[in-house]
Amino acid sequence: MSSERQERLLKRRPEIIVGTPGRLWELMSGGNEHLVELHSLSFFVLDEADRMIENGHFRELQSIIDMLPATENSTEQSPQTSESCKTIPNLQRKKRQTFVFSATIALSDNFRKKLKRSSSTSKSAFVDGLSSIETLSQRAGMRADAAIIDLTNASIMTNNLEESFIECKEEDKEAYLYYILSIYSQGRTIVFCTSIAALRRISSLLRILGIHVWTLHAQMQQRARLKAIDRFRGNEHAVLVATDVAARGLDIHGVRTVVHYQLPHSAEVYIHRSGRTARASADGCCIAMISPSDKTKFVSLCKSMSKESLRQFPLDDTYMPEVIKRMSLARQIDKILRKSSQEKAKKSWFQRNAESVELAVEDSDSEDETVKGHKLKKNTSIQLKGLQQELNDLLRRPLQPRTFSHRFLAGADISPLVQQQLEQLSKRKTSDKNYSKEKRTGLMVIGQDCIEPLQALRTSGHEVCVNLDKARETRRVAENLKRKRREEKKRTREQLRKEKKRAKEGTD
Ligand SMILES: Nc1ncnc2c1ncn2[C@@H]1O[C@H](COP(=O)(O)OP(=O)(O)OP(=O)(O)O)[C@@H](O)[C@H]1O
Repeated sequence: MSSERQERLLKRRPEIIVGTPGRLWELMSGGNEHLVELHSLSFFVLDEADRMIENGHFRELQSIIDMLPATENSTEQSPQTSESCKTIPNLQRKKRQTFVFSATIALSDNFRKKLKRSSSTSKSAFVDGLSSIETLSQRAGMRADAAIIDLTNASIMTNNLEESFIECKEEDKEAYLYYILSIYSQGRTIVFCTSIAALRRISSLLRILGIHVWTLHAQMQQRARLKAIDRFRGNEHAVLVATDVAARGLDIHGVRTVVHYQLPHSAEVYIHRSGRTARASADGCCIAMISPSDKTKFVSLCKSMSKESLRQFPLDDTYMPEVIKRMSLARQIDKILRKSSQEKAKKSWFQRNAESVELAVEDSDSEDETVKGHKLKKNTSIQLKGLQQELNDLLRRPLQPRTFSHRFLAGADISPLVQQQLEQLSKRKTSDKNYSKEKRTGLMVIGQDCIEPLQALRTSGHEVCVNLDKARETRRVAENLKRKRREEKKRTREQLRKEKKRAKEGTD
C-alpha cells in the first residue's frame, strides 16, 4: 500500500493500527498527527518479536519504542522527545499494556530479575540496542511482574501436527515432490524453499507436469503476492511454492500439508513454516525432504527440538519409474524453455540499451550464420514439440504403478479399488472430453485412494530414529554383521577347496 493511501486512512483516526516497523517509523518520523499522539495509546503489541531483533535489522522499532511515553509504573525518565513527538503531562497519559508474542521466544531463567533491574535503571543505560528479547521487553516498558504465558508443549509443535520426512538423493527431490503432489493430491499444500532459484525451478517443472502452482517470494511486487495468496485461498487443492516470506503470519484455512523441500536454516523457521498447517483445532502434516547433505543439519534441527524419532513418509516405489519418466521429459522441456527465454532476455536487453543511446542496431551476422541460426531454432522447436507431445501422452494417462498392466486385465486380479477407478475413468472419458485438463483431481492415480498425505502417514508411516549417534551405531552394527558374514563365507569356501584338494589327492 502506498504511504499516501496510508496517510489518507490515518486521517480517519483508526483505533487499531497494524504495521511493520519500517513503514510505521517512516510515517511517525514524518510527523503524522495520529501516530505521534502516543499518550492515548492503550495497547502496544509486538508480534513475531524474535524476528524483530534478528540480525539487528529493525532499528526503526527501537526509534518507535523510544517515542513511547513512559508508563505510570515505570520509573523511566520522560521519553526521548523528537521534533515530531509531543510532550504530554503525566496526568493525561493512559495506562498502557504491552504484549510480546512469538511461537519461538527463548527467555533466560533470570528474565524477571533482569526486568526488575531494568525498571530501576534509566533508558540511557541501554546502549546495546535491541539485541535480545529481554532488552526489547524492557525498552517497551514491560514491568517486572509481567505475566509470562507459555503455551508450548513438550514437543514444541502442536499435537495436531504429524511430522515426517523422506530420505532421498538431492537429484531425486523433484521427482519425490511430484510423487507427493500427484499421488496424494488432496488438500492445500505449501512447499517451502530457501532459495528463489530453487523455487523458480520446481514451480516451472510442476507447471510443465500439469500441476498448477502459485509462487510467493520476496522479489515479487506486493500486488502479485496478494494475488497469489488470493488464488491459493480460492482452491482447496491448490499448491503454493514459497520462500520463508510465507513462513510467518500466513493464516489460510485448510492448509493440510507443508513440505520442507529445502531445509530451513534454523529450528525457529522450521517451527514457523510447519505452523502454516494444523492451525487452531485443525490437523495437518509436514514432510521434510532430506538429501544426504541435509542429514547433519536435519539431525541437529531435531536435536534442538528434542525429537529423537520421526515418522518416515510412506513411499510406493512402484510408481517411481513412471514418475521419473515424466520428470525427465519435464526437465528437458524446462531446459529448452529456459535457454530460449534467456536468449530473448539477452536480445531485448541489448536492444533496449541500444535504443536508450539512440544507436541503430545492425544485424552483424553473415547470411550463413543467419541460416544456421534459423535452422537451429527450427530444430529446437521440433524437439520441444516432440517432447511436449510425449509428455502430454503420459499425462493423459493416470499415474500407474509398475505392476499394473492394461493388457492383462482380469477380473480376479483387480482389487475393488482399481475396479472402481477404472469404471469411473471410462465413464469420465466418454462423458467429459476435457477430463484430462482437470488438475489435481482424483483418478489421476491407479491403485491408490485419493487421499491427503496426512491420511497416508497415519495409515502406513513408521517411526524412525533420527539421532545421529544411534544411526551411526546401527550402521556400525550392520557393517560388522556384513563383515562377519563375508569372513564366514570365505572360511567355508576355503574349507571346501581344501576338502576338494584332499579328495583329489586321495584318488591320485
Ligand atoms: N480461540 C479461538 N477459537 C477458534 N479459533 C481461533 C481462536 N484463536 C485463534 N483462532 C484461529 O486460529 C488461527 C490461528 O490464529 P493466529 O493467526 O492468531 O495464530 P498465531 O499463533 O498468531 O499464528 P502465527 O504462527 O501465524 O503467528 C486463525 O485462523 C484464528 O482465527
